[in-house]
Amino acid sequence: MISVQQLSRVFTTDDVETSALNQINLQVSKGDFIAIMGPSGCGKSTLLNILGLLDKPSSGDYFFQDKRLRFAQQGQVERIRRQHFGYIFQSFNLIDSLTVAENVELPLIYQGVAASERAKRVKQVLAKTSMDHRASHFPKQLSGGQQQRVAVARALVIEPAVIFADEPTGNLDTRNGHDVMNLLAELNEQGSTIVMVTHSESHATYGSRVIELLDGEIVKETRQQPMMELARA
Ligand SMILES: Nc1ncnc2c1ncn2[C@@H]1O[C@H](COP(=O)(O)OP(=O)(O)OP(=O)(O)O)[C@@H](O)[C@H]1O
Repeated sequence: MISVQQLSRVFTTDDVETSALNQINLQVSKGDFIAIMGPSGCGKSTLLNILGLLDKPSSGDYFFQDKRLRFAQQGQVERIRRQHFGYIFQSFNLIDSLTVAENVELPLIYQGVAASERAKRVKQVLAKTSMDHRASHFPKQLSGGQQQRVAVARALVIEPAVIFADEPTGNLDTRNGHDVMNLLAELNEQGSTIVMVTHSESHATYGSRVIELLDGEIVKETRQQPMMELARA
């Protein structure tokens, strides 16, 4: 699905150069649930942002569905982002002045999907994320856990090839955090490909691959049976 080769990212500020990622090679395959872990500042968010096309590498190659991406062609990058990628952030990033249903509908409007189809799909994903009973509420009227479920619905509504989640449980208490993790695990079981940054070892157990970063390099990768499957076995 996504392959990056010899990927590096250097940030330059006031003549100070920070090497955030150094020669990363990684493949994201269909059905993966990847948990990216590592100490603060090791490059987790930078890697997620580049994989999700929210940032550009300083050097290296990026392939999406076997096609090499040219970062200079902004139109191509934006098209992939809009049509194929869903995003979930720590701070939910919902629009306060829009209802739950309107927030979830937004990516479909950007895609130019017809109104009747939009209504159908919004209804479907709100049911899937158990938020259909709150469709007319505004984000401020929801708990943190519910807001993150709406953000998951918004990521899901375009039926993305990959969902990128940066610390999706970072602003949630333990119970709501596990609730959102269970939802992501369920989506992965149904075929969604997920790449997630987490600080939590227990949340990393939901993934099928754990990638550990240190100083911008992958130092370890573990393949494991995801926790949901373990619970059922
Ligand atoms: N926009 C930027 N400008 C300059 N330096 C940056 C920028 N973004 C990140 N960095 C630096 O790159 C390195 C990696 O940052 P990154 O945010 O990817 O780490 P992280 O592992 O996600 O950290 P955390 O767990 O604390 O969120 C850090 O040294 C950081 O200071």
